[in-house]
Amino acid sequence: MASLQTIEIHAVPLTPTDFAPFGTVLFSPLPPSSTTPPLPPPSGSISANQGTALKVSDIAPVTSTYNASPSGAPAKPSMSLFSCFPRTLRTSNGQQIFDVQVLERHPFTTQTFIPLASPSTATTSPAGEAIIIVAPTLPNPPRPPPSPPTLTPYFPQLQSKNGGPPDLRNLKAFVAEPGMGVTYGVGTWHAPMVVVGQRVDYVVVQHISGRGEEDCQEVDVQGVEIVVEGTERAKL
Ligand SMILES: NC(=O)N[C@@H](O)C(=O)O
Repeated sequence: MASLQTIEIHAVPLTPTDFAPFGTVLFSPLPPSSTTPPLPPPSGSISANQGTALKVSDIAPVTSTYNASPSGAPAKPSMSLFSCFPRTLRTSNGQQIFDVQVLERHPFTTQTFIPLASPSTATTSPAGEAIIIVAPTLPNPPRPPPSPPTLTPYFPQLQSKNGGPPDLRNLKAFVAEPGMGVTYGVGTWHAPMVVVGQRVDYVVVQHISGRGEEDCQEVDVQGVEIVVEGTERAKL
């Protein structure tokens, strides 16, 4: 039971519709049992590779709005690898809890997490799942009085074209099944990736300029508990 100072959020299955305010879900349109490409290709897809593949184009945006950043510094596309190890969950009243400590956002870029195949240990124990934690953005707080001009561009804490701090009361937590990826929309507040069960390796695609807070902004969070246990699988 949550105390008065605590926000308790139950993680729910990740679906494209429920996640739409925050970004895009990446998943295969085909069931694991599918061994030949469906013919004719379902709506929204085409046959490719001499008929041996099904292609769905533009499954998620890859967006940069760095041209609107305070410094105007150019950004480049970046692909990195995040090997995410399982988080320690806390047990309380028989429930598995993840305590959110940090939220972050990339104010001028989408960020996509694409899971690679699970490690071979997944054959002996359940594959890793991700808890995708996101929050809407509150309006910008009032601007502080103007400060004397400096040589470096002024970048007020948590002020951006995409709004202000995260709205913790409307934070959401989603359970991504093994194999599902996500694209966080430009400036979407999210927790650093939370994986449970097994390690999950992700290819991460975004833009970067190398300008600290223009690439990533963080806020510390206290009193937000995510109830992980007992979540159901998504029906896609
Ligand atoms: N989301 C996540 O796990 N991490 C980042 O967004 C990052 O840029 O570090």
